[in-house]
This record gives sequence, structure tokens and C-alpha cells, in this order.
Amino acid sequence: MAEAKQLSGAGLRGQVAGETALCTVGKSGAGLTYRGYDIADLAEKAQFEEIAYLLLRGKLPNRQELDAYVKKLHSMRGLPYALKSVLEHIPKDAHPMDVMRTGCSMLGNLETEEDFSEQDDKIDRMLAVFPSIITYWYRFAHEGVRIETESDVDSIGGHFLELLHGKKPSELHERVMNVSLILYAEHEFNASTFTARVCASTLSDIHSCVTGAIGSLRGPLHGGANEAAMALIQKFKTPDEAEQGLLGMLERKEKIMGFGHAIYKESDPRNAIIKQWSKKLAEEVGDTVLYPVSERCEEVMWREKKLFCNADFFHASAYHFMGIPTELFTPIFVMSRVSGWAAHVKEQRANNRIIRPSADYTGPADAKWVPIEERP
Ligand SMILES: CC(=O)SCCNC(=O)CCNC(=O)[C@H](O)C(C)(C)COP(=O)(O)OP(=O)(O)OC[C@H]1O[C@@H](n2cnc3c(N)ncnc32)[C@H](O)[C@@H]1OP(=O)(O)O
Ligand SMILES: O=C([O-])CC(=O)C(=O)O
Repeated sequence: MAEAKQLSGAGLRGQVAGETALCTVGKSGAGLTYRGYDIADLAEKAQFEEIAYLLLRGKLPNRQELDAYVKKLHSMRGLPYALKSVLEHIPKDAHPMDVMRTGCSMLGNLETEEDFSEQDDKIDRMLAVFPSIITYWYRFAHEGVRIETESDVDSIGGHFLELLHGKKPSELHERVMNVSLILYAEHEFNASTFTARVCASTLSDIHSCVTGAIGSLRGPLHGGANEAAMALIQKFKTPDEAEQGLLGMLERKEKIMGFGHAIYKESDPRNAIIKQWSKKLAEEVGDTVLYPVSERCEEVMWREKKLFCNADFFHASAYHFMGIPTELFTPIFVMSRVSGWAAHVKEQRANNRIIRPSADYTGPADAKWVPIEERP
């Protein structure tokens, strides 16, 4: 049986790299809080826009503030012509995370943050426009249509589904998207957030901070794991096949995406929540394969390695059941995490010192210069 995870060693593991009032991860083993509120409560009771407000403005909005915030975000969904034009030039086989990165960067050219006093408006604009960026490109590249990026749906999650599918989402799907965006919104000093904070610490602009963070999130060890988890579960036709497949992968010492975590020791509290929604969606679509396969993977990984599902694993089946193409999974993470990234950028700016750690040198000492003609 595996030993409890030790938070030490390479990758700055277990080292405190700064302060935050935004989030706690893994306090007493398994918890997750945003500004002191438990994730289970938030996922059950809140709407994502409320959480974005909480993270970005420092408190839960009252009814009037929330209505005004939702209205503001709703009014900021349009894409400038130059951005549409850039998106139309990105090839169909591009990775959608590269599209997000380019889209965010282009927005920074068109609507540059000239002064930090503009930060809230620039951040709200990104929250509002990211679903438009990804769906505009996706439907243009894949279906040859130029979609209208306005919709009547107030929620960011529902709006994304409507733009993607060209029809109003069901109540259930809108609800699941809402929960998903809440679960992904914030997670302390994870790799992409740390990227954003390092960038912010140089007093760079908000679009640079978020563009860099998107690049970090893209990797399969971080946000990209939800796509990789989908690729894994789709390989198996039955739970028994999944069990055999996983045992083989473990024997070959392959990484199983969607399992394990840098901080949590026994479980990721977001998993139980999204798993329950994945189950509901599986029932809705009459799935008899993907959900049971996912459950068996969870059982096998815990039994064999004491590795648990992280937030990404059951997101894969949940998104799939809602008809979302696999390559759009990580861009949804961006649509959500931009709230956390931006809140961290604000926090860093409010109490800044450039982030510049040191390294232990392991290279050669006293190397003697050799003229180029004499080098082997
Ligand atoms: C939203 C998110 O970003 S959540 C994370 C998403 N990423 C993934 O799902 C990718 C798969 N998981 C992983 O690669 C890792 O678990 C990470 C990157 C999340 C955490 O990395 P670390 O903190 O270095 O992992 P940890 O210290 O717990 O690893 C302990 C051992 O378990 C192994 N291990 C950890 N996760 C996995 C996994 N998913 N599959 C197989 N083995 C694993 C490690 O290789 C390591 O073995 P070793 O001691 O023989 O080298
Ligand atoms: O905290 C981490 O290292 C990764 C993670 O789960 C997240 O960013 O949501």
C-alpha cells in the first residue's frame, strides 16, 4: 500500500511562495475554500458569476450587485472585427488552447490595459468574451459559419453551450456547466496561477499575465489532463477491459491522466461533486459504458496505487455527455480559471515585489574560454 504523500522535494513542493486571501487547498487533507467558503457549499448554492465576483471583488455580491454584474458581463460578449479576422486565420487542426492563447493575446493588442486602474474592466471583458473567442473559432473552422456571439442566456456556462451547439441548453446542462465553472475557478498557487503571478510581479499588463497562464494550463500535467482522461476512458469498452488496461499501464509505469495531485493527499474535493453530475448526465443519455468504465478506473487506481481522481477525471465524461468536443475541455477550464488568475494578479499588484527566486548552481566551475576554431 502506498504511503501518505509528503509535500517536499523538487518542484517547490511544500514551500510557501507567497500569501493569498483567495483560497485554501488541502488544509486538513482534503478541503478547498474560496475566500473562506467551502467548495461544496458554493457548488451547490452559487452561480459562477457570483463566484467570479467573490474572487475579484472580495465579497459575495448582494442581489443588486449580482444583477448588475451579470448584466455587465452580458453586454461585453461581442468580438471586435480584427479579433474575428485573426480567429478565422487559425487553422482547423490548431489546438483550441492555442486559439485561446492567441485570442487573449490579440485582445490585449486591441484593448490594451494602459493603467492598472482599468484592471476590473479588462478582467470582466475576458470573462465575458472567452466563450465567444473559442466558439467563434471552432464553428468557423469546423462548420464554416460565422456565429453571432450574443445570446439571451445570462450564465457564462449556458451561453457557451448555446454558442457551441446553436441552441438553448437544457436546464440540467446549464446547471452542470455552472457547477463545473465554479469547481475550476480558483486553486491557490497551482502552476498556471503561479505563472500569472510571476508575470504580474514584473508589473506587466493583465493580458500578458493571462496569456502566460493559458500556456501553463495547456500541459497534460495540469489542465490538459481532462482531455487526456477522455482519451483514456474512450479506449475501453467495458469496466473489465479498463481494469486490465490500467494494470498494464501501471506496470509499464505510465502516467494515468486525471489521477493524483500535487497537494491533496487522499482526495480532491471537486471530484465527488463533478462525479455526481457525471452520473446524472450518464443516466440522461442512457450511457452504459463511459461512466462504469470511469468508476472502475477510480477503483483500480485507489486499490493499486492509492491514487485518487482529481478534478479533471469525471469532468471528461460529464463534458462528453453534454456533447462537448474533447479538444474544447481545457478551454472551458480557461473560461473559469481566468477569474482566479485575475484575482491573483490583483492581489499580487496590491502588495508587489518582483518574484525572483534563486537556484543552486550545478554546472561546471572555472570553465576556460576556447576560441571557436579550437573547439571539438
Ligand atoms: C486541475 C489539475 O491540474 S489537477 C492535476 C491534473 N494532472 C493530471 O491528472 C496528470 C496526472 N497526474 C500527475 O502527473 C501527478 O499526480 C501530478 C502532476 C498532478 C502531481 O505530481 P506530483 O506532486 O509530482 O505527484 P506525487 O508526488 O504524488 O507522485 C508520487 C508518485 O506517484 C506517481 N504518480 C502520481 N500521479 C500519477 C498518475 N496519475 N499516474 C501514475 N503514477 C502517478 C508519480 O510518478 C510518483 O512516482 P515516483 O515516486 O515513482 O516518481
Ligand atoms: O492545484 C494544482 O496544482 C492543480 C489543480 O488542481 C488546479 O489548478 O485546479
